[in-house]
Amino acid sequence: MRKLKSYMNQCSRAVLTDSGVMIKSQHSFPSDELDSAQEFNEIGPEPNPFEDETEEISSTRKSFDSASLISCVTCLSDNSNSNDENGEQSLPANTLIPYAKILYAKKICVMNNDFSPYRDDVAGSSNSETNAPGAELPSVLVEVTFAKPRRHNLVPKKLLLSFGTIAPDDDVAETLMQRSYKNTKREKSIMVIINPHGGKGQAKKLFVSKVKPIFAASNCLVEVLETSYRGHASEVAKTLDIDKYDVIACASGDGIPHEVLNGLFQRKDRADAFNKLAITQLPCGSGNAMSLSCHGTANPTYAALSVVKAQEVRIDLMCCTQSSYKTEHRLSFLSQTYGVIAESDINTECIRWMGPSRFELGVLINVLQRKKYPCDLYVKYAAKSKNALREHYNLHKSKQENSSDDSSLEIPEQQDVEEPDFKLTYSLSDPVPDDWELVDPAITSNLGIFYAGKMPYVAPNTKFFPAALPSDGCCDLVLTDSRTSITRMAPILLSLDKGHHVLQPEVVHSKVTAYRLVPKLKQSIISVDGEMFPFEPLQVEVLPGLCKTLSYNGSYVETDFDSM
Ligand SMILES: Nc1ncnc2c1ncn2[C@@H]1O[C@H](COP(=O)(O)OP(=O)(O)OP(=O)(O)O)[C@@H](O)[C@H]1O
Repeated sequence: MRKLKSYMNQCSRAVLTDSGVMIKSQHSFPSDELDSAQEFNEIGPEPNPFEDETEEISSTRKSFDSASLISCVTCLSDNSNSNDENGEQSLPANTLIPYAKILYAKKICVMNNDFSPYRDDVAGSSNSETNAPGAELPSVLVEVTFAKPRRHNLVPKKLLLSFGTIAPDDDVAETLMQRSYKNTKREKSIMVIINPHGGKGQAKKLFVSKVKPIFAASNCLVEVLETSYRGHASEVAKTLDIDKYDVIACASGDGIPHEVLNGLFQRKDRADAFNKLAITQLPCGSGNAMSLSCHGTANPTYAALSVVKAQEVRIDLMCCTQSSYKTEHRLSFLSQTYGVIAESDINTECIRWMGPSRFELGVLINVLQRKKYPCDLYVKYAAKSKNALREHYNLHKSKQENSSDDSSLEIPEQQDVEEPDFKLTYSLSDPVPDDWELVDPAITSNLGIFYAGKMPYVAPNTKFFPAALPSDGCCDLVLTDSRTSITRMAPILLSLDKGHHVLQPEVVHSKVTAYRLVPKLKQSIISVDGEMFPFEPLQVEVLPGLCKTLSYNGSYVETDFDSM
């Protein structure tokens, strides 16, 4: 009872606004009112599960994270002076909790405006002083749980709020939930696949301490599986009961989403699987490109909020064919690379302890050595020149914005895929089709970087594909010539964080729907989604809109390519 009283004493008056819940003022309950409130408390407040949370683990979040997800930074800053008795900071008047941050709302009880208990059975009775006719309408006490910024992370926090009502049966908690989950399903059923070796072996700890509390506070149904061997996630995806889940969340690097997609791809009911499930990443690995590109963050707490709140979006996948696995094509969601980038990614495994900077070091060494990676490259262009690419980008970007702007739809409809959507148009065993072009051999015989990608961020602060779009039916192709002088290559590499490298005249940047890469070295590396693939000719074809993922704004994170 003491706990209940102290909890109820933290109650604030609040109102719903267009963008969130506005705290109006604190209210203290006299203890006798609390005693009677208890009588009407059908769903009494549970002990706050977040009171005891003290653990903080160092964060990997980059500066742009907060800008992307905190829609009301000042109003939820940690600088408030008022402390409640749990040592938690209470929220001052005029604080706005944006709907984007509200995880859950639950009605506790209905009370009169003087906080005496509201009685339905006496309302309207002329004998009742408490609920006399014409008296003001009652307030509803609602327990609101929201994601509160604490240091570099988000933690769930519960508040007890009283809302004035427009009618005794006004369901404020339900209105609040509807506004907080406007474009997405609430209380999702999530299968979490953890790679315990992901990143620096921190994936499980990150999931338990950072992500799980946010999922729990959002009333998500969560099932957890840890991988025990390479390929395990793929096996799980091949057989899991798709009806049980809305989301597969990979607490890992990019390797587990790659496996999950390929496991689903091998199912007989793959169209149903890709229509039912959204595949997403909780950034717990060393390569977290999917989370950076879709959730706009490498911080697991912000990604968890995005998984709970983000809308489903269809993305294209790329289908790879090589002679080693001719009939069993493999899906790629992120990238394929040969040359400098591939060698830097795979050959620096031995310095994994360095974290993401191991990759940058590898690129630098290879570029300084001016290593070349000759090949033949045949391409089916969607936009060959930089001008054509910009036109393509603007067209598809505005199409996508128009479709996601349709606010009449509570959850925007997604086009389902069918079995024929998985079929390839081109075969590696056929001659190169007539409408494909051979890329200038002057470049390909001196190739430095070959990088084809579908998501804008490949690593933190590395916006390698700033013009990538979720479902424009293309992948972006970036090529460099190893003969480019070091004085020109240095600024190109230094502008990877802004994505300006693609504007440089020395960098080839195109949109393609398919390509065939025929390496001319005896030994080197082809890497697909960060995994080593057979070193042999590779043919790739984009399969439009095959997969559903979660993205907080219904697209990839903003890259500002339009204004470059
Ligand atoms: N239990 C396991 N034991 C060994 N390997 C595993 C296990 N679980 C997953 N793997 C493999 O580990 C690889 C890397 O996984 P993941 O992408 O999650 O981590 P990462 O830290 O980002 O690694 P990378 O830097 O290689 O991308 C995947 O290819 C996956 O098949």
